[in-house]
Amino acid sequence: MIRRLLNSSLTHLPVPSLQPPLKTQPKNNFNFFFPILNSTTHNRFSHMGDARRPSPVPIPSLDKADRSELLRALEASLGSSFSSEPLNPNPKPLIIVISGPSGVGKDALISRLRDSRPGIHFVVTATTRPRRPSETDGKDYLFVSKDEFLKMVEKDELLEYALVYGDYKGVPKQQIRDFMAKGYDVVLRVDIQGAQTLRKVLGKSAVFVFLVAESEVAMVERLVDRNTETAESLLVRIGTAREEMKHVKNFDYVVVNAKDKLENAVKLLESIIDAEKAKVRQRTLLM
Ligand SMILES: Nc1ncnc2c1ncn2[C@@H]1O[C@H](COP(=O)(O)OP(=O)(O)OP(=O)(O)O)[C@@H](O)[C@H]1O
Repeated sequence: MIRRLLNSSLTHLPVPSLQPPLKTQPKNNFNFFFPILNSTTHNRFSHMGDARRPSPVPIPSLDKADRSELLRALEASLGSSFSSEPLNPNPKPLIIVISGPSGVGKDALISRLRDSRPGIHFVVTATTRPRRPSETDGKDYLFVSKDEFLKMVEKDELLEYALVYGDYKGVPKQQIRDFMAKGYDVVLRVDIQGAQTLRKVLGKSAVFVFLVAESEVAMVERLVDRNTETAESLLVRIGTAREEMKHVKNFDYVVVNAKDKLENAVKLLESIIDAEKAKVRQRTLLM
């Protein structure tokens, strides 16, 4: 058994594997002798008596031996070879839900994240809202008719959906499954109503991030400057945003997107994702 143990781990060792006591050891690279002492081998051999104990394994002098020689000697001493398998296996794909009041900068944040993180799939939400000139079908949203949308609802193809400011918006399930199966993290951009529904559906299996402006006035200015709303819809959005701020407690993280500091918000969001990926207990998708 000893021979087998030593043979398996010492096959590449250069010279002195076994016997000579320290005093008679000729001058060479090996100036330490360690018995094989790890707990497994100790237990395995302790009942055998001295005659069958493994012989000491020489560890080469640290200043003279090359690294691979040293590693092989350490392996021999420990009775097992060092594994090159990753010590921290690949983290599980993550679902990140980004939400926040209207005009706070969700699209702007996601657009920056898209540039900096190629391993993320940004779920394309289906909507019945008319396309804005700057938007591309299939990239920004899946623009569908009301009939098409209601068919998706009927077939249970949406993870959540809602009527938002008179238009339907919904998250296609299959898209999430497909990308997570390929190892992608998935980002969902939903309004607060959608985030609440997703929390019920996904529970703790997703990370919920609430994006806010630094102040209410900053948020309103941003909405006004965007120049996409009528006076009426502005009033509705601002009123809703005030109510929505109360839901922050249902989220895992708050990210402040301060005026002209979008880059800081992106960095914070990236840190959140990195921290989540480093968690010992990873979230498991319930869907
Ligand atoms: N940190 C920032 N500083 C200044 N302007 C910003 C910042 N972040 C976003 N904006 C601008 O604010 C406006 C609103 O941003 P965006 O459309 O991303 O908001 P949103 O949360 O996606 O809104 P909605 O929910 O209504 O679609 C845009 O014109 C955007 O360029």
